[in-house]
Amino acid sequence: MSDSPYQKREHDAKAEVIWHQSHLTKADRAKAKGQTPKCIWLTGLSGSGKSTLANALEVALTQQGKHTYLLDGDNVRHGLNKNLGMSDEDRTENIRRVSEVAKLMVDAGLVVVTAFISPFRADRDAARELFEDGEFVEVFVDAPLEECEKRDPKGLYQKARQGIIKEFTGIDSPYEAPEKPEVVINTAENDLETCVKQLIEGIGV
Ligand SMILES: Nc1ncnc2c1ncn2[C@@H]1O[C@H](COP(=O)(O)OS(=O)(=O)O)[C@@H](OP(=O)(O)O)[C@H]1O
Ligand SMILES: Nc1ncnc2c1ncn2[C@@H]1O[C@H](COP(=O)(O)OP(=O)(O)O)[C@@H](O)[C@H]1O
Repeated sequence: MSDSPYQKREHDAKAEVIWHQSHLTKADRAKAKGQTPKCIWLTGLSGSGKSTLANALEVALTQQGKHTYLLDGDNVRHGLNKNLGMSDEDRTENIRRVSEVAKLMVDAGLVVVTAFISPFRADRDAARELFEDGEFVEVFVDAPLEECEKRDPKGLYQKARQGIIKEFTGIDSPYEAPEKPEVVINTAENDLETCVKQLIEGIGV
């Protein structure tokens, strides 16, 4: 299989770009912040509750004095990834870039919370590979498609059913549920308050 344009540029650049070792390490930065950096990776269908939970989690962590940052799919797609669509290839590139950004933020000593559908298992596994053991915490925000479609907070499922939006996750684009996530939050069975509590307990930050 031939290289994608992204892979080709990566190969071209690699030959002449040399890694510079910084004077401070991740451990130094983490110590200065008094915390253990982590990447809390939320994955789930559109409308499953990723953004709602990620925001609540970030507020709770900040109240505990943690230094955090939230990376959310909708927002990142307005800036860094605004040239990407919803094809399988673009979703893979979206997750690749976001996971590299999350890695930089973890290197900066932050507790990073990400909220992306991240539908492909291989892409989430590749993201995990960027981190040290225990740094990457995969959270499956679990709600059945019927429930997400009933919620339809942005009216997107309705548009997908009408054929106005193509390649919509769960309708005409696949979602591969995690097989061994560190945490599962069932947002159809539990109310928001319970889910936030379970999430905070589950991630062990
Ligand atoms: N075709 C299609 N399928 C799924 N979602 C769509 C689509 N088109 C637009 N949207 C909106 O984009 C948000 C998903 O972006 P992500 O970056 O999280 O997607 S992915 O991880 O690359 O699959 C997603 O946000 P959430 O609803 O918060 O999940 C939608 O608001
Ligand atoms: N237990 C729950 N946890 C999270 N969201 C919930 C829960 N119960 C109902 N909701 C609602 O479901 C919707 C989820 O939307 P959102 O957080 O934008 O999902 P996503 O980011 O996965 O697309 C919101 O309207 C939220 O109020």
